[in-house]
Amino acid sequence: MSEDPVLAGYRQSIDNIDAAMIHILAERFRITQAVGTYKAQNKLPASDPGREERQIARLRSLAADAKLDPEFSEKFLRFIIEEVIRHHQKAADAR
Ligand SMILES: C=C(O[C@@H]1C=C(C(=O)O)C=C[C@H]1O)C(=O)O
Repeated sequence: MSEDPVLAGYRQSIDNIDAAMIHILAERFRITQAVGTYKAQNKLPASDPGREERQIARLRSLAADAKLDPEFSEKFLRFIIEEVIRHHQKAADAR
């Protein structure tokens, strides 16, 4: 059975957006990797809660302006930051 062309058009767009998100995330992790190496070399703490809270406040405000759920946006950012801190901790432990 051939796919519904309207649904297929929407899905094409979703596929493009998903690909862009993967590239953006890859770029973010590429730079946070460099931050983790720098912190490990300079014996800086893996996490910076003050910086995180400022980022979350900024993201929540951007989300509200963009009509995206701020709660969801905060959860999403915290999920990513948690993974970054795990990487930073690993880089510090490897020294
Ligand atoms: C990237 C950093 O390290 C950690 C990860 C953060 C992030 O992923 O945005 C923010 C703060 C830190 O807890 C940093 O200190 O800037």
